[in-house]
Amino acid sequence: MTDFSPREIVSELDRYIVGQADAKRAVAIALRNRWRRLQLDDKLREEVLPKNILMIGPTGVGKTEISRRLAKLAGAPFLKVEATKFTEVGYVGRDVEQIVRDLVEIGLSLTRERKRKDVQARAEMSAEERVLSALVGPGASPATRESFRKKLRAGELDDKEIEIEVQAGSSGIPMFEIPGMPGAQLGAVNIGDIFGKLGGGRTKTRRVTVKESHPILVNEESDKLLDDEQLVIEAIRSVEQNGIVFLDEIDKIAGREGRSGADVSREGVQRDLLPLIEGTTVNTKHGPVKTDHILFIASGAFHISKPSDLLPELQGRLPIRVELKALTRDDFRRILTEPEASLIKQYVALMATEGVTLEFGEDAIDAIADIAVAVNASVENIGARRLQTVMERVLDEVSFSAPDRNGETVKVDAAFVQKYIGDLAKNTDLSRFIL
Ligand SMILES: Nc1ncnc2c1ncn2[C@@H]1O[C@H](COP(=O)(O)OP(=O)(O)OP(=O)(O)O)[C@@H](O)[C@H]1O
Repeated sequence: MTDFSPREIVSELDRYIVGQADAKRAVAIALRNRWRRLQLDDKLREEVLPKNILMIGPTGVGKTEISRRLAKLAGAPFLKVEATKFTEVGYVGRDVEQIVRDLVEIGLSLTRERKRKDVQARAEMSAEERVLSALVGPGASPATRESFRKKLRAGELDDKEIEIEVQAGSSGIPMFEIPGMPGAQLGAVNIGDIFGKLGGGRTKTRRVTVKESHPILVNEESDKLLDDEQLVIEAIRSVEQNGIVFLDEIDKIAGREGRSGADVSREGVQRDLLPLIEGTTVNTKHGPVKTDHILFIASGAFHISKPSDLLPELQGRLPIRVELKALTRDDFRRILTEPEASLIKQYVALMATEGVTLEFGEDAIDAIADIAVAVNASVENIGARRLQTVMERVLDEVSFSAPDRNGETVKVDAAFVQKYIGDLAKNTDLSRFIL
């Protein structure tokens, strides 16, 4: 949980996402409200429910990206699901609860990562002992061990191969989930745990270099130091208090009963989602999880349906509406250059690994943005995702030949962009396949 103010949250998001000020503002307030809620006394705290958000806007304009970055900033478990997934054949009402189960798994790995850091120093020491035992064998004298320790710490043994005994992953017993009976997986997992414990956990021998062994052994040693029960408790708490679920394509399940069969099933999905958003308790294999305070961010283009086509109860649960605008040519220019890991920065860094220096002129950026706008208009508007296909095409030749061009500087200007893409962009039929 972060104690950033809304203004600080927005400026953090600005580092990665161009424009969309309203959406950034809305999520910043939502995050701050969680912090505020935690400052309240217990009684009042239970009363304060999150104000969920409905993001309305075309595809590829940053809806998911804003939500994902927000979650990262808050260290919150985050899950993206397509609402339409639940309209597929074979769908059973309670499948929506899987959302919460998946979120718990994500919460668990986040919490484990965080807690591993707490025990890192001790884990590093134990890992070092294990590497030394693998290097010198159990019978070696203390003096030999110490001299190897010195070399090890100096990095002199990094490339030496050793054999280490590692946990063979899960207990080896597959988990079954009986379709339509999500609770049924409980039994299988418990049996797995029992066998795992009886057998004392299976191990296998792996041959790795000293360097490769480091993260493996440190993770294993930290896991030994972690208290599993405490881990689960904290993970569930973080899901309940901080979890964020991004429900994409909610517009595709908008529609009310009384029309065709498809509408009925869409309404059914809304009805199934409703309890999750209103607050219910879902049984997971790690224990019950309350969904009352999970933040839901629903999103959709709403080209055909309108938010008012959603069930009234669902509309009421998504009180904050923000509209994201289609991206302009100027936005594309900024997306190419400004964000922390913008596409151009990524390509420059990737080519640098081959010793090739990429230099982008302003005119090249203009040309790429122009092409992205033109292809979005003539083929299909996929928003900023178009920049990726265009950039890949522009740099295809350099990417391929880079290993033979060590030491070269490649200047990418408007003429360069035209050369590799000019005709393609003009031909709508061709760009349908390539761009
Ligand atoms: N405003 C923006 N600033 C920077 N990058 C952006 C912006 N909008 C989109 N992108 C980039 O485009 C890609 C797609 O964006 P995103 O996943 O957020 O789309 P979306 O609006 O959620 O669409 P959909 O509903 O189809 O998933 C991402 O890689 C993202 O980084």
